[in-house]
Amino acid sequence: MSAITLPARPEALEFDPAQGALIVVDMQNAYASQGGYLDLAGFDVSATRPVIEQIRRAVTAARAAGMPIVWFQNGWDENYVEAGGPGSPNWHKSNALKTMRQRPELQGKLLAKGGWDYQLVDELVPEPQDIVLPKPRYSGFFNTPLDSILRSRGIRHLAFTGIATNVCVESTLRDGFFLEYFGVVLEDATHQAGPPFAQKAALFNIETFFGWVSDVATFCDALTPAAVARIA
Ligand SMILES: C/C(=C/NC(N)=O)C(=O)O
Repeated sequence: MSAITLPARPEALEFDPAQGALIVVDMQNAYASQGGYLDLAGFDVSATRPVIEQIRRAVTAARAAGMPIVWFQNGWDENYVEAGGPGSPNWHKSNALKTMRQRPELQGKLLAKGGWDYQLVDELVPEPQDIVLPKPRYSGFFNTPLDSILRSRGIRHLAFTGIATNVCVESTLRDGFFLEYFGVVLEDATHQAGPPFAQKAALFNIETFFGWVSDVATFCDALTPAAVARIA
């Protein structure tokens, strides 16, 4: 397959879609649904529905172009052993764990494997050839096989979607930068945890220091020649 050009800020990226991956970060009920963890912890999730639709479009375009798709699910075992105890900064900083300490009736519900909160939203369904990875911390590179999975396929370019832009998306893209991956965020397929300035700041950091920023329509258009070549 041949290279495509993806227009992006601050400059376009060129890569073979087979040596890129679409990364879908934590599109779980916890982050994208009313009644999920972020909502219960007091973050505004009212504008996450359009993000789901944009991710669906990006996934469809990536599949058609032969670009691998990696789905992350953030969370821990139902007893929260993987979350770490008071000796872990995660125990102190995770708003899910803090919310459950404040509201013990939620214990075992937020981000616990096997529960509704942990599940991907109904609208987004991985296919058998996709890669689905659980992750225990904000970065998708930490304590997961992501790096070796990507390296073994010669993948160097990562297009990021998902929630939250300023937490797990940015953490994973930054770690990828240090590991020599080219990371581009599709901005309209992401949403922040916190006020709108958090989205702006994350995108500023990424565009200026760690990677590139594009959008779903541009991504789909750029992949069209690769998709056409696959059916020709
Ligand atoms: C706040 C938060 C964000 N997660 C994410 N998927 O970006 C969390 O997990 O507590």
